[in-house]
Amino acid sequence: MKIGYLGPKGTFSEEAVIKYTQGVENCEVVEFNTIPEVINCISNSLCEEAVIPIENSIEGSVNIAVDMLINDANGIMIKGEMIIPISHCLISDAPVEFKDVHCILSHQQAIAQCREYISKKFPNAEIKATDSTAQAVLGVKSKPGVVAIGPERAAVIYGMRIIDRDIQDVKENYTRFLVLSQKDGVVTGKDKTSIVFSVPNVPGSLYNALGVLANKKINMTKIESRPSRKKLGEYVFWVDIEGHREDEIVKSALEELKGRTDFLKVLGSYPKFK
Ligand SMILES: O=C(O)C(=O)C[C@]1(C(=O)O)C=C[C@@H](O)C=C1
Repeated sequence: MKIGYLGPKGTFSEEAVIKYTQGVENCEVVEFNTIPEVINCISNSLCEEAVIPIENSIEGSVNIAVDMLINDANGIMIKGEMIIPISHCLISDAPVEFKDVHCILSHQQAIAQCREYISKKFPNAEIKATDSTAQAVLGVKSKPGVVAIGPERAAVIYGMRIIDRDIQDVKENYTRFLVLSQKDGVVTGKDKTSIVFSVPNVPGSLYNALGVLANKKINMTKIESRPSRKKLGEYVFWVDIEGHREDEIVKSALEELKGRTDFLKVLGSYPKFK
């Protein structure tokens, strides 16, 4: 089985994929350069599964991943989730003094997670976004005064120096990853289901939709709105609930929700991360 992830080697996504494939035999991991390419590897049948970052405890959603799953990723289902701790390092090729740093490279999620640190220590540095943190670490090679923000593992893999550690704005920092496939997970009894829907633009319609979950005592673990992309001020809601879409109670809630929404898509049911 082939599993796609955001490469190159040394990304946090690779850490997630290593954790996911521990003890799984006959799997091959395949690197892609961008998050959209990782998601598309399922629809292109290049891989059977893919691991993507979806949400971070400091910065919130990885919008490109959320939006693609809502709008573009037909036939792709969520079959798993996992959460890993994220510790960012400041990385350079050669020893460098903070005052000589003029450029910082990293993935935009990592930059956002270290915003206060960057503005305190490097108020005048240029900030350049890369497709991944490991890409940023590769980008500092032979570039005096250019530093990367990324995982310790990437610094070790590419033989770079760690200048500072644990530089994220909140020490306890976690990112949730999703496992995508053409099929979602089987019923385990400890599942979650992700759905997206839109409601008519009339008073009480969101309340009405969420009322279905409240009446059936289905616990909601997340709600997020994203622009519908059709009209300013129109939104699509991503909701995670406890239970599997094949559980009777969830099945009947989804049926009822259909009648109270303009559009409803089930993104998948999968075991809750412990
Ligand atoms: O660039 C990486 O190392 C990634 O795996 C991407 C990513 C993300 O997009 O959220 C993963 C975890 C961290 O939150 C920072 C970056």
